[in-house]
Amino acid sequence: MQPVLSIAGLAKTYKSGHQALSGIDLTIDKGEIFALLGPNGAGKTTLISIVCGIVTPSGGTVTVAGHDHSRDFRAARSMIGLVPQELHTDAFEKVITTVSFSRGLFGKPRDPAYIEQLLRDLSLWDKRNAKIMELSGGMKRRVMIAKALSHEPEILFLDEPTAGVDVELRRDMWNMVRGLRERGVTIILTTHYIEEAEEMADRVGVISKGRLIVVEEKNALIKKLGRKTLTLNLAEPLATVPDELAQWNLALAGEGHELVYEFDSQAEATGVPSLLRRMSDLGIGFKDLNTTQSSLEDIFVGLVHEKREEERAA
Ligand SMILES: Nc1ncnc2c1ncn2[C@@H]1O[C@H](COP(=O)(O)OP(=O)(O)OP(=O)(O)O)[C@@H](O)[C@H]1O
Repeated sequence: MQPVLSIAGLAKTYKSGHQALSGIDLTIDKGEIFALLGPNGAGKTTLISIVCGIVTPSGGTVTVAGHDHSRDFRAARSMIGLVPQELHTDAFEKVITTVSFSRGLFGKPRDPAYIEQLLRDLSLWDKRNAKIMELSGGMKRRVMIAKALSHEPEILFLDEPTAGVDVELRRDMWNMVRGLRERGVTIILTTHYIEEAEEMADRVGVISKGRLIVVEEKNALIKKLGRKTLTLNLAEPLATVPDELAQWNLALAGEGHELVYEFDSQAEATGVPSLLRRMSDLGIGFKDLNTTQSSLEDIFVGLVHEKREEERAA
């Protein structure tokens, strides 16, 4: 598949001397939803800002739908819509005017039918003649999205799209993102809400201290790095884990009522059947059992922590 965005060797050192990005290589395919995860200050906004032409890179290349970003910036930029973290719109302007104006900025001919559909899709049509300052925070955010989509971009960047929005608007945003993808728009979002990446993304990139430490299909990442936890609710509580079960590295929880076993679900031998057999031999019965798979959040926290430990050791 033809990549819609290719980033190679991208680096950014700010004037302050702070190296915000280094050696970023990333290829995004048309129509995918890509989530960029990273702790505060990891470099997510810097990366987006470079691709959108707001920040100048110190090195590397960016190609948008075949257009070299530095040689053919106008063409590259017209393929991109950006919904920034902060809301800044002209308070006195009417919704429909500001959205139509944004389209004009990219040199696109007027298209009232498209603008109407866009405002309808974002539940803004009834408010088209309201001034921005008369809107609620959630509506203002929808206006930012409408502006970003006004010139029919191929790639939409959403920088923390659901920070501080209510549950309903978050659901609406997710539905809107899925709808856009169905129309072939590529979506790149940054988020602190791991559940958002878990629910929405096809692929996930984890950025830590300016480096992309993982880029992986979301499901593969969960499968590859995910661990499972087996919890056995014991028939009789135990005071300690019996020595005979030492090889499974078990933990006791729930005041001795639960025996907890963490295992690698991808391993050839998970150790679960042998554990259950051994318990049966020892006469340790259980009433119930359940397994849970580690979430993207556990994986993310683990990855960032590992990276920090590595750096400390180096
Ligand atoms: N204009 C600037 N001048 C100097 N340093 C900057 C500038 N903008 C950002 N930085 C620094 O670059 C690093 C990356 O910042 P960036 O905003 O890209 O992070 P982020 O991953 O988007 O963080 P957050 O999740 O908090 O939004 C931070 O250490 C930040 O202080």
